[in-house]
Amino acid sequence: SITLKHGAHRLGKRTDKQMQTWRNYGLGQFIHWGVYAIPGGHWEGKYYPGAAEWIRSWKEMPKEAYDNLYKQFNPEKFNARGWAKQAKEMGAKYVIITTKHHDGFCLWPSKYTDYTIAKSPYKKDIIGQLVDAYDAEGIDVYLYFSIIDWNHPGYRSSLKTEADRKEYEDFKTFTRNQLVELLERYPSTKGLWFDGSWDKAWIEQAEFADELGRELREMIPGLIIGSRFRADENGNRHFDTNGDMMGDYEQGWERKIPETIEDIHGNDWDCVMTIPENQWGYHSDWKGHVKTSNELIEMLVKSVSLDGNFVLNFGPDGEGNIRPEETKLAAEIGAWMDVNKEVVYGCGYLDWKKQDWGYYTVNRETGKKYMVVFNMPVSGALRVKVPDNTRPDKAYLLEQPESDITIEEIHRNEYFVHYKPMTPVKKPFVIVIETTESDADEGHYQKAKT
Ligand SMILES: C[C@@H]1N[C@@H](C(=O)NCc2ccccc2)[C@H](O)[C@@H]1O
Repeated sequence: SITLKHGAHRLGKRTDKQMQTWRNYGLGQFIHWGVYAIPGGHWEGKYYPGAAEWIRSWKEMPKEAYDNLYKQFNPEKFNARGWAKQAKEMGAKYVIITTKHHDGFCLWPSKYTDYTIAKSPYKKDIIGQLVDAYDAEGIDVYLYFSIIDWNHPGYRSSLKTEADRKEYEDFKTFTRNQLVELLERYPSTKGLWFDGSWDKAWIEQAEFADELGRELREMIPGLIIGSRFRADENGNRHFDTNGDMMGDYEQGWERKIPETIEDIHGNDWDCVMTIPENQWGYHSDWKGHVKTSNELIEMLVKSVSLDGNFVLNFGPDGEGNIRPEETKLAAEIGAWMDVNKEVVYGCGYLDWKKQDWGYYTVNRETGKKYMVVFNMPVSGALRVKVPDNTRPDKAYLLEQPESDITIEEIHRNEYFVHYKPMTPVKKPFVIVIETTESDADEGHYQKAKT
């Protein structure tokens, strides 16, 4: 590997308490809210086919019209306590809230621009209310911040002229000032979730961004910042020139989930996920497939089974309501979590061979092993392959600890866990499997000599 001044500053996972807490969250909530919720994916009767929070970039949206929408922003139904309560009931352990999206509108009364909530009819600090409400529910707060800022005069996606560079210096100072301001105003913040950092102009700022990250981490010791924040001096993002991840966890899994444990390269990671295909901000007319709670629960469990966190996005409307579809899904996920949360919280990857019926998770403290079943085989026989010197002794339903499920040895290190549900299975369910580490006697199952 080569020497880098602005590459990864740490190899391997962070082992401090704050990061261990992050690693054990399992489930998070993303909130995308801003003036884009007012048009909600439509303008003058026309339907916007893109992501609602990008509507300003739509050729049919006059920029001046969009940039004056904040003068109508007055979400009378906004109730931060209600949002935080719903997130608690869903089982979210942390929340990531958009402070400023690509359009540059600030949901907090920033003193570095007039394009903020303070200048809207609503006036009050939305970020402050949300931080207090989620803190009160015991849900850790992380702040989303977009480097892209279409409202700031100094913002550039690329630096072509000396004039660009001069303007961009003001933008860099403004960006730094806003981030320092956010951490000063909301010191209970546990981390920053950066977005909009793919522009060439920002990628050239390796030294500035590295120094800014250092300054922010000094303000809040243990602050957690992901891999999407900065590039190294060769323009490499997420992973530096040596292939080492920059930041505390990988932020590449946007609307996608790794397939195997090899895909995560030993790093912490989060998957941020939309309920429709690709809408983060409020769009009044979702098109295409809207994910069911079974799908979302599978994504959550798959993420945990591969040592990641799953962060589900909510896009409140222009009045401050969380839409009925999201409320229903939050309740269905919460009902499942009420019964099964122990397979998520504090759990991670178990190095047993993945089977078709679903996913294994293991509690990192206790070693308790879970089979989370999504696909019941017609035989009722759930195949389990164990490592050498491991013998499964007992299996029972998490929901009915007195249930004694038969385990049949079928090959060396291979078993069937026989389970025939009494009633039709409608939701994923969990079998706890207990093992003994033993020197397996070959018994009936000898490896063939070939
Ligand atoms: C978390 C999401 N990230 C923002 C985003 O723009 N993502 C990736 C993307 C980048 C370039 C064109 C389309 C989409 C979305 O607007 C959400 O905030």
